[in-house]
Amino acid sequence: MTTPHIAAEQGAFAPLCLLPGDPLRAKFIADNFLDDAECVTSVRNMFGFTGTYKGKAVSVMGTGMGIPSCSIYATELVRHYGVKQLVRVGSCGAVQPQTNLHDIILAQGACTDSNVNRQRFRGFDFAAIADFDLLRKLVNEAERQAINTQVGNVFSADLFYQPDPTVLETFKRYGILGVEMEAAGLYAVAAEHGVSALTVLTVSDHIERGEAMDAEERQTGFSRMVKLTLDALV
Ligand SMILES: O=P(O)(O)O[C@H]1O[C@H](CO)[C@@H](O)[C@H]1O
Ligand SMILES: O=c1cc[nH]c(=O)[nH]1
Repeated sequence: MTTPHIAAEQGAFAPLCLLPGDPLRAKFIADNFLDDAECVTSVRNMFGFTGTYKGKAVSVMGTGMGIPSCSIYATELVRHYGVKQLVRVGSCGAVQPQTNLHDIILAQGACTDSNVNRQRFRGFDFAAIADFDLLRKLVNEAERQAINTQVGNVFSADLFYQPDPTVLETFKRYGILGVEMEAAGLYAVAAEHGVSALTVLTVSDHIERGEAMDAEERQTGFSRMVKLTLDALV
């Protein structure tokens, strides 16, 4: 049985699924990091692939942008395809002055201006946190490979184009490391279904300084994050 948004055979996904926002990043990851990768779904051009990394099955699938889109794919992957580890590999805008382009952020927690988690959680504020075991594995592997990471809170925004730029001052004061658009929703989907989730982010731009990666830099920077994630979790 397929789902409204994923047309794959039962058993087509591995228990570990990497989740970039961009479906073409999913293809890039499948082409460059997985052996014997096969495209298992392409509904709406939201590509999903399964292959192996160091002999172990791994899947990768795009989620689209924003919590609603990401939540659809994460929910269907868990409910219908048995995915147990949802690991977002995304990009974010940096908030803190000491953070630079290419830095890797591990989203220990995710604040949000989205209302979706309140809808799930009876109107209460849900503390959207990463799975500790996945987080610990990333931290340990990064230390082993001497890759610097920043671990802490991110902000999952509904709006990419913030109408009130002064919100950045609040983010800065509260120690938010990066702004992206999915982690808080992904963590709540995982909690609802009793599976594990983590968000690993590469800093693609610095919001205050107006710096941004060019196309080639994006690919190189994301590759470092993807390799680290796969080495840590496979
Ligand atoms: O690069 P991805 O994973 O898509 O992540 C970030 O980029 C998109 C916005 O450009 C949002 O999805 C945001 O979370
Ligand atoms: O969601 C995002 C992604 C990159 N940079 C941002 O400012 N926001």
